[in-house]
Amino acid sequence: MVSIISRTLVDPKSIKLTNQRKTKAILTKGVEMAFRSGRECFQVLKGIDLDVSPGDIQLLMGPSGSGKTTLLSILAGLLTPTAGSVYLLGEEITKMSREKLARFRLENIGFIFQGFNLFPALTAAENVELVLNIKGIKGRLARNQAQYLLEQVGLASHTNYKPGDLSGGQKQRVAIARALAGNPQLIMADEPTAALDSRSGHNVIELLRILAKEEGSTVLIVTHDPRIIDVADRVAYMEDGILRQE
Ligand SMILES: Nc1ncnc2c1ncn2[C@@H]1O[C@H](COP(=O)(O)OP(=O)(O)OP(=O)(O)O)[C@@H](O)[C@H]1O
Repeated sequence: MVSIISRTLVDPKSIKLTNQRKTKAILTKGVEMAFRSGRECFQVLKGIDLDVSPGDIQLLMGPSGSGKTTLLSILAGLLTPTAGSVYLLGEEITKMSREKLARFRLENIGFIFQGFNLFPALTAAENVELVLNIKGIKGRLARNQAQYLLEQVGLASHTNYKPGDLSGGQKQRVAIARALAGNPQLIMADEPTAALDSRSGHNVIELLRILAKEEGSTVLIVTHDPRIIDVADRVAYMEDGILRQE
């Protein structure tokens, strides 16, 4: 009797959320972000609901200042939203401790940021190896994997170059090789083609497509680049902190 009553009391919304959590690579519910500046409070994200299926390429587009990078930073666990929940691969990152979140990010997310964030004193290969080392892959295995990843992005002949000796496009490709180190299930990229000439941009787009469609990674890209729309499964538009999913 008790079990029948408790079953009938289960909220259908919570059943739907549990099912979505299991099947979506990225899921957000009512995400809000407000920044305070002196006495003023800017509501940058106004209740974002987004869901991305595994293996999909999801674009996030919209005008400058609309909140795309802020949302990406929240999805990547780098910013904590002022309200709402974020689930990645079925786990609620907005409830994780700092340590657990750091480990989760390391194991599951590859980031491609604007500005590359490469270590200037290390070669291209060492930049990639460093990430592999942090993920527990060391020695010859790390060296071989770094070499392989740099070959994949077309930089086989530049593995010993330092970032200062590489072009913008080549640096971006090192950043991508590094983001792919250790085969993360989620790849999050902020304007991955912005600094690239048309050919390098095309190569980067093709690489992201292969990762999603052949390796099964889920790829979330913030972009203004209309060429990426051709490879996207879904496009979401942000305007004034409100998201519209096509
Ligand atoms: N740390 C912060 N403190 C205060 N305001 C912020 C902060 N970060 C972002 N903002 C504000 O939030 C708004 C959205 O910024 P965001 O960088 O997310 O936009 P965006 O859509 O990515 O823009 P762009 O396409 O130019 O990169 C902007 O008005 C920005 O000034």
